[in-house]
Amino acid sequence: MYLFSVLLGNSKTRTKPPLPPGPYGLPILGYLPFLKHKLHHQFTQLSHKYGPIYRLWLGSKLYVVVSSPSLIKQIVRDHDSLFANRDPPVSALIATGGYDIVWTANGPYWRDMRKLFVREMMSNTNLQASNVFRTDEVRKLIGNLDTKIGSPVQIGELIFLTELHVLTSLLWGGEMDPTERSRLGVEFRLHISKLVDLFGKPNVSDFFPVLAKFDFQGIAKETRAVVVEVERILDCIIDAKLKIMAAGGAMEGCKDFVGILLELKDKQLGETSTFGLTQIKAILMDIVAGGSDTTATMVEWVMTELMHNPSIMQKVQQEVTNVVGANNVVEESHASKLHYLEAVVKETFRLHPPLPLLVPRYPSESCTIGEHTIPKGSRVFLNMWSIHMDPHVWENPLQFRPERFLNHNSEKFDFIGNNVEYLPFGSGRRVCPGIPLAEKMVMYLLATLVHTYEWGLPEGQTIDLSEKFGIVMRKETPLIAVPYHK
Ligand code: HEM
Repeated sequence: MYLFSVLLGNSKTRTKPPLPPGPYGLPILGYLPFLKHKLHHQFTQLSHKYGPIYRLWLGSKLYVVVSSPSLIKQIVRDHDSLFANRDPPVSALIATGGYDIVWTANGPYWRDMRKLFVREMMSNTNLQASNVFRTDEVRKLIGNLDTKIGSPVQIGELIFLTELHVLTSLLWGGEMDPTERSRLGVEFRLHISKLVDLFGKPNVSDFFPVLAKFDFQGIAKETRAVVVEVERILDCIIDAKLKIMAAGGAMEGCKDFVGILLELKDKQLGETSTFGLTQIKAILMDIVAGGSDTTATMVEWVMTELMHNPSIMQKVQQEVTNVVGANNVVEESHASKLHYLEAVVKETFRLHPPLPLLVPRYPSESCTIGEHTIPKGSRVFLNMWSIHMDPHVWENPLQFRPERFLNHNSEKFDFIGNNVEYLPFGSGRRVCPGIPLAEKMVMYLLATLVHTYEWGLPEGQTIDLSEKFGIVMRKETPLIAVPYHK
């Protein structure tokens, strides 16, 4: 009888593939005490020992780390829907209440909100109409830098504020009083950076959910305090917006997201939930947090690499001058002709992927990947950093060589996740929906910075290329550079 069922392939007698291999840890704590600061480096080293898929027990939770293109393809393509879930850290759950886009599980609410964001904010029509905001903010940045010629400036901070203003103009329109907007922007920056840090901070409550009520590290308390501040700012903005809407004001041709969300307010979503201010604030927080730090970090990394490689900087400057003209101002529309700059940006995204482990996935069912079972409910890290550094995938991966993205390779490695060897924005259903805006802003800002100024380092300083691991991988030390007139 047994032989019969084996021959017929009876599923009841077929054993499941084993769990992935992995290092042993301590009782109860698992591998937690052995985690190091640069998790992406450590995860890559462990993959050399345990293979491209391995497991780690961290506290009471099982983590699976995947670091080969073929296995990642199985996750983000073949089993995309199953892995399109998230398991938000306690801090993200407190901040968003489970009503945002980044951290919400795959379900009708997430799908509706993501669709709304992509259709209303990231459509070609809306992005074209909102070009005016971006131009305005980039010109203001230049106005600001013109007053700082010969003095050190912190590039990431300036770009963060510019991106924040672009995002907030897109979200709630450009009608706010500029002084008030600037003041709120500076405050907002502090709170949003803090939130992003809190989302990425290892938290005992996440590893041992039964201990969450004790909040040993005070992360939940700190998150609640930041959220109060963020909500205060969002309340001011929503109130101002409601007044403008009541007076019949809106930007022609360019919809702002808060207006659209407020129109949805009080509508029934599904059978039980209503779309209200809580949901609106969660989504706004999400977009500002997801869009500002990432863009600023990337522009800072590209400028760092350019200053570290003066011959590449010269080539970029030459290209921008040829396309734009020495005495003209860069426009967003020039970007499509700046192929070398685009290759430089892509190479920087490869060497310094802003989210080295993407955002962890959470399978809704147990699933076989390669020859191993990934159990339902485990957290899955896709270690893109290790693939971007893999000598089997990239020739001399540690070298900064933009040429690898030129010619036909420019299309081969896109941002939308078609090629699993290169995923700076993720792939599949959860791929970053902000790509069209991120791409425009990164190119426009960089072309403007290198076309308008020569850049130097403050006396006695050298370029530091070290990374600081976090959910967004910033530079260990911020880039301080000095702009000079050309
Ligand atoms: C250089 C800039 C950016 C980078 C590198 C980046 C990268 C990413 C990555 C890696 C993910 C996770 C993908 C995955 O899980 O597979 C993501 C998700 C997301 N990003 Fe971006 N992003 C950038 C800019 C933006 C901008 C400008 C916005 C909004 C205006 C945005 C909004 C979002 C949102 C809402 C999600 C969550 C999507 C979901 O879970 O369904 N991002 N981003």
